[in-house]
Parts: sequence; C-alpha cells; structure tokens
Amino acid sequence: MAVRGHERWIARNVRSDIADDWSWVMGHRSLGGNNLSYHYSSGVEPLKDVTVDLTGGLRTALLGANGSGKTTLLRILAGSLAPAGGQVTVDGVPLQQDRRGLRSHRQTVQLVLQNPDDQLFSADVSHDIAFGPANLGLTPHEIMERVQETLSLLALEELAQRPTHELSYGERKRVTIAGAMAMKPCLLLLDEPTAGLDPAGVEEMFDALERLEQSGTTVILSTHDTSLAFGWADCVSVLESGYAHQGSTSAIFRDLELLQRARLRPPWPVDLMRELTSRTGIAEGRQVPRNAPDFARWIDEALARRPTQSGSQGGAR
Ligand SMILES: Nc1ncnc2c1ncn2[C@@H]1O[C@H](COP(=O)(O)OP(=O)(O)OP(=O)(O)O)[C@@H](O)[C@H]1O
Repeated sequence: MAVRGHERWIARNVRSDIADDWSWVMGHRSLGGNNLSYHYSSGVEPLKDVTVDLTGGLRTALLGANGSGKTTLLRILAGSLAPAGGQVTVDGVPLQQDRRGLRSHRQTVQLVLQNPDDQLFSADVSHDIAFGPANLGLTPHEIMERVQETLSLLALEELAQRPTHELSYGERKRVTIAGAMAMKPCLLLLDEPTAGLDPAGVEEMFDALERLEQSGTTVILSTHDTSLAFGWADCVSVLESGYAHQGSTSAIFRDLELLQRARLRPPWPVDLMRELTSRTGIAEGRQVPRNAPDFARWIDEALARRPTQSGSQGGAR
C-alpha cells in the first residue's frame, strides 16, 4: 500500500509531545474570531456564531465537511470578507474594517485560496511573487531580495523564470504560497493546501510549511482530512452547523460524537486504537500515537507488558 505523503512527513516531524502543553508559545501574533456570523445573499448562512482562537506559534487545523464554511471563515479572518456580526482580532485588538485597517491587516495575515488559479496574476513565477511586495512600495532591490528569499524557502528556484500557465497544479499551489509569503505575514492561512496534490507533492508541501514555521510564521490550514490534521496540528477547530468547536488535537479527536455530527471520519490512528483495544483487550486511556512508527513502538511496549501463560511478563519478540 502506498504511504501517503503527509504520513511520511508526520512520521519524521510530528510534535506529539506539545499537544497539551502550549506554554512554549512566545513572541508570535495571535488571530481571533469572536462570535462571527455570515450569510450570503442567497440566504445560505454558513457561520452562525463562530469563535476561534488561532494562537501564534501553534499549528491550528480548521476542520469541516464540504460546505461547512471553512473558506468563508478564512476569508473573514483574512479581512477579504466582512462578517455580518462579530469581530476579528489580532492580539486581542479588533480589526477595523476600513481601508487603513484592512491594509495593515493584510501585512499581518495572508490567505492562500484552494484554487491557485484564483491568485496567480503574472506571466512568470518571479513576477508573480514580486506582485505583493511591489504593492507595498518597496525598492526594486528589496523586492528582488524578497523574491529570492521566498523562492529558496519554498524550493522554487528552478521555476523562477517559468510561465505560470505552464506549471503543474502542485507547482502553481506552491507559487501562490510563495506570493503570500513574500508579504512576510505573521500568520499564513491556507485553504486546503494539500487538495489535489500527489503524495510526493504533499510531502514537499509540508516540508515547505515547516521551513515557513522555522522562519517565524504561524500556519493555519483548513482540511477535511482528519488524519492529516491529527498528525500535524497542535489544536483543531471543527466547524459544524455554523458553530466552531475548538480544543487540543487529542481532546477534539477523543470526541467521536462531535466528529460524527460534523460528518468527519476519525483519523486512522484513532480507528486503529479502538480496533486493537476491542480485539486484544489492551486498555485504552493513554494518548493515541499520531503516526505509524509511534504506533509500532506502542504495540511493542503493550505486548511486552502482557502477562504470558506462565504468569511472567511477555516479550514482543
Ligand atoms: N459566493 C457564494 N454565494 C452563495 N453561497 C456561497 C458562496 N460561497 C459559498 N457559499 C455557500 O456557503 C457555504 C459554505 O461554503 P464554504 O466554501 O465556506 O465551505 P467550505 O467548508 O470551504 O467547503 P469545501 O470543503 O467544499 O471547500 C456552502 O453552502 C456554499 O454553497
């Protein structure tokens, strides 16, 4: 069976130890949404009363089924859509929905939409990445520096001169992230960044996201892939019937009723743990391992602890 790209990435990089200890988070900007509501002119009301807290330095996954309002919420948080009710805040300060407030907000928060073709404007990759910085009034030298920095951060150097319309879907997705990153935002909101990517593309995407995080950017992504969120995120916000349910990743994925209501499947490690518990009698109650190598270690330990027929502790092998 092919190993999916993000699972390979998670196996190498997951930070499962910090899910319930957020005390290390310092020096980042935080984004909040308080009691947000929104309705389209068609009458559809995807957000009724949504409160989310996107803490700087933490990986947050926004989860929800198709049509649950993920894109709508991200657009409101990024300032590209004004909420019907409620407030967006940065470090607790309400966003002013006027020209000045929104301009400054977009330097702090950048949104990358799901479809790259909605955000590619220029003929070639370098010009596209330069588009945002040029609008900030930077000098040509500063713009060039930002383009080079971003190309290298996202491992896109070889594509620098390529026409955007010739790029593959995955390459176009990385270029749109590069365009957002060139604005040097504190928070990067990604709408379904892995949708449509093959396993290698997903792995490259997560490698790139990790480099962004190392450069001090907080990444928030939306997805309906619960296994991806379980392996990657520190905390999770689930959109369901116009409301958000937020908590640490381990707490949210313990709530199987919530997942069912939200029309989401439990992540594979949660499913596997339940299956193993019911078949082998190994007691649940500990944190579910987040990836395959952790799972294998946990099984080895559990088998070693099992009493043998002679009454002594058994060995796994
Ligand atoms: N421009 C629009 N006009 C009218 N209704 C819209 C518009 N955009 C979205 N909607 C509706 O709002 C609801 C939420 O859409 P949204 O795109 O925010 O959901 P989503 O969770 O991102 O979905 P998906 O996972 O399918 O991308 C859907 O019912 C959708 O049909």
